[in-house]
Amino acid sequence: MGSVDASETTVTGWAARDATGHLSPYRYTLRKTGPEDVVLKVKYCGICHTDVHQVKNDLGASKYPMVPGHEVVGEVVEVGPEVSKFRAGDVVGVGVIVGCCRDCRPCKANVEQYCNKKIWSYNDVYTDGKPTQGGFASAMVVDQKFVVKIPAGLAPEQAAPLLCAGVTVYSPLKHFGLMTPGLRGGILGLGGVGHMGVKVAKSMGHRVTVISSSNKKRAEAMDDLGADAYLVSSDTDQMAAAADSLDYIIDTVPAKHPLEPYLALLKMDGKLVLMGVIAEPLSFVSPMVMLGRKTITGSFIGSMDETEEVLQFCVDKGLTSQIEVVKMDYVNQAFERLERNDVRYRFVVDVGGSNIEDAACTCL
Ligand SMILES: NC(=O)C1=CN([C@@H]2O[C@H](COP(=O)(O)OP(=O)(O)OC[C@H]3O[C@@H](n4cnc5c(N)ncnc54)[C@H](OP(=O)(O)O)[C@@H]3O)[C@@H](O)[C@H]2O)C=CC1
Ligand SMILES: O=C/C=C/c1ccc(O)c(O)c1
Ligand SMILES: [Zn+2]
Ligand SMILES: [Zn+2]
Repeated sequence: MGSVDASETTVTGWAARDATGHLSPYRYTLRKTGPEDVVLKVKYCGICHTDVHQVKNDLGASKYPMVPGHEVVGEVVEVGPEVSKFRAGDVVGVGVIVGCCRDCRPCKANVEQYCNKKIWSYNDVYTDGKPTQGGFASAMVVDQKFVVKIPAGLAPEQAAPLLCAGVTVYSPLKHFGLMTPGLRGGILGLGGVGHMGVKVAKSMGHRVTVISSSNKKRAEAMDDLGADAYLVSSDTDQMAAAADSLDYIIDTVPAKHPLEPYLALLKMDGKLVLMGVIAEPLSFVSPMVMLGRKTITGSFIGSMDETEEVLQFCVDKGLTSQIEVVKMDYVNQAFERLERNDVRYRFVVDVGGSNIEDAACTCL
């Protein structure tokens, strides 16, 4: 961490300044540690496609300077006086959400990710009026409710993608009653979220079909990730042969795409679970869902409870994420490669090993 005075700590993050999405060093202050706050020194942070959407203002609501990063693993360096769950030295994780109202129906049901007053870990405003900034930074201050312990047996860099990609696939499988062994699942889009989908679904005993935009990932999907079948979405013969065969599809495509070819793959009562953040309308004709009582639904990350659960699930099942670890000064190339579908399957930035406090900085 950087300089410390009586109240505030100055840190360095890598921020986008505009919708080009280019990240560069940026100095800013963390809030004073509150009674329930945990201060963590960031070790690793994964790069999710949502970070690309956000830095490039794909959703039209981006505020700059923006330090992205919401798959954050760090070491606790300080805790507020009312923090009971953590102490200095613990290895912990932070994901997409750092605040919620604690009073609404989702909050009371412990699905705080659906709180309308949730606070995002970056590109949002905290209760003190300061912008929130994410994990591509030397340190973060986070309320203990939104911090999870990384269990023993999970390497910190391996844990990072579980904090978004991992819980994002685990949560709908659990919520929609899709954990039963023997189910036939489809994973549409084999990227960061999709590859965790294959691994988690296989560990639940499902027969998993990857549906991809190309043949390029076939061997890796079958041999390394353990998928049972592989379809190329543009191959109409393959798609027709697989009609009416899947109980669910986890759709991770991050861009506008037709839904009907995938609805056709579902059995009666099958579910298409939308994950991709797409700011354009998607379309389908109603018989595609009526004739088969199919469901199109969506799901948003997972709760804090589910985040703890998926971490332990991965330890218990011996699951790891497949990652490419890079240093902070490679982050712009990593974002570009992610955008052009050139990563197997998640970049994780070694923030702690990148000496980011020493970088030449612009603006405070
Ligand atoms: N709902 C939620 O809570 C969450 C949502 N997301 C969102 O999910 C989406 C996926 O995230 P992530 O896995 O990190 O992204 P990745 O870029 O890692 O993976 C997306 C995959 O989709 C396929 N794909 C990419 N572009 C296209 C395209 N234009 N048409 C068809 N297929 C395409 C590619 O797989 P292939 O080569 O196999 O075709 C690619 O690997 C993003 O929109 C992200 O914002 C992410 C996390 C949580
Ligand atoms: O990667 C995690 C966040 C996903 C997300 C889902 C939906 C939405 O509108 C977002 O802005 C982000
Ligand atoms: Zn994410
Ligand atoms: Zn709430």
